[in-house]
Amino acid sequence: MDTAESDSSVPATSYATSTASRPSSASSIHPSEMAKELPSGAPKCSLFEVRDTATAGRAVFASQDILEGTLVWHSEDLALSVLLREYRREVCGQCFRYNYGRDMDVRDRSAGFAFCSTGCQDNWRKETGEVGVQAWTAVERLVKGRSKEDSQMVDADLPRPKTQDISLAWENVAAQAALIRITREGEQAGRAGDEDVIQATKQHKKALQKALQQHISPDIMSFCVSSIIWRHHHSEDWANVLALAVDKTPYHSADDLRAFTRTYLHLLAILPLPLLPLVTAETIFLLSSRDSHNSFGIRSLEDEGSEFFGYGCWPAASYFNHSCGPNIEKTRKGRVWQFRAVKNIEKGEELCITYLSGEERRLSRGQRMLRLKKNWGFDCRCERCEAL
Ligand SMILES: C[S@@+](CC[C@H](N)C(=O)[O-])C[C@H]1O[C@@H](n2cnc3c(N)ncnc32)[C@H](O)[C@@H]1O
Repeated sequence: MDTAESDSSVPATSYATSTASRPSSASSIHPSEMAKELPSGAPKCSLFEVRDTATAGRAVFASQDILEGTLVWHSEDLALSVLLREYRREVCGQCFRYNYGRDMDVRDRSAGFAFCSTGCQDNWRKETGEVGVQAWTAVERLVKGRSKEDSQMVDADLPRPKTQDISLAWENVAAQAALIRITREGEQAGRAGDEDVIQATKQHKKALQKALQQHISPDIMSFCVSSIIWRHHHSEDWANVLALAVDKTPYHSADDLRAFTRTYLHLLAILPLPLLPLVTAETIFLLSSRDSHNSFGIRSLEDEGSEFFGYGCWPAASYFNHSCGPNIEKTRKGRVWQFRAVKNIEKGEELCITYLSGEERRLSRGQRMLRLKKNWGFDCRCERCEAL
């Protein structure tokens, strides 16, 4: 996902070191590395292995010679996805097919998604589950009529909040969050006739009403809702997200951070009760910190991907590092990413994709470096950049 420059007091990305080390071509290995377990959710295949590098975290290396054209990996493990609101009517909510500016045939107005076919709609409902559909319906109800509120993109050149700014912002909403949670739990207890639960007072209800009157950020809400629903259905895979490279300062600006803390309160106020235990400041922060350096853009498949519909995180796909002269091409087929060798690769070589979109690939080295630093937070150490 796009990010701006990071807090200079902390490294842009931090990693849990992971696997056995070995000499490599693109990123050299620290000699003291010991064999370690593969991170949860990392890709496993006889063609390659994931291991640590000295300068670029974990990476994928060929464990045998690979011929040009070989399909080396495909990732179906979509953990969260955001379809930007402005594209919701013309991009299928399930397979991300684009209808070139025209509305999709199948609309689910109450949940706020459109689909290219009833088959895609059925699959979406099945994967989203009843509680998920209720969650999207609650969001749609809140957002309808207010959807222009955050349509402007954030200026990525604003200063990024530092770690202490982030902690303070979340602490500042903790008291209101607690009041809202009590109000919501009171609803549930009232229905069940449970007298042990704290009764919601006027003060509690006022905190909830106040949250609902705040400015809303529909795309940030989609990010949080999509990942909370996914975590609800796939609790066993949460470790796969936690194992990804971490950005400790994932917010683009103070406004962006505020939008997240406000969204937290909105979601506490409106999401179905079974999801509330997952609506925590910690979960939302952890998601942002993993999304930032790992999500891929969901773009149009034509025009070199010039239309940016949104983004998503496929944890296993996030172990491939970037190169400005990649030997692997990643292609999106619906909700799945395919990784194919675009040249013959020798055993021991690093398998790299490009994180740059079509036109960005033709930029000069300096411009590419700047783009990668701004959007992904790293100084590119690929062979092509290091050779100059
Ligand atoms: C999607 S992750 C790739 C896997 C990551 N290395 C890991 O250990 O999880 C992206 C992060 O990997 C690192 N990275 C990827 N390509 C790089 C490159 N060419 N030069 C330096 N760092 C790179 C950066 O820290 C970046 O934010």
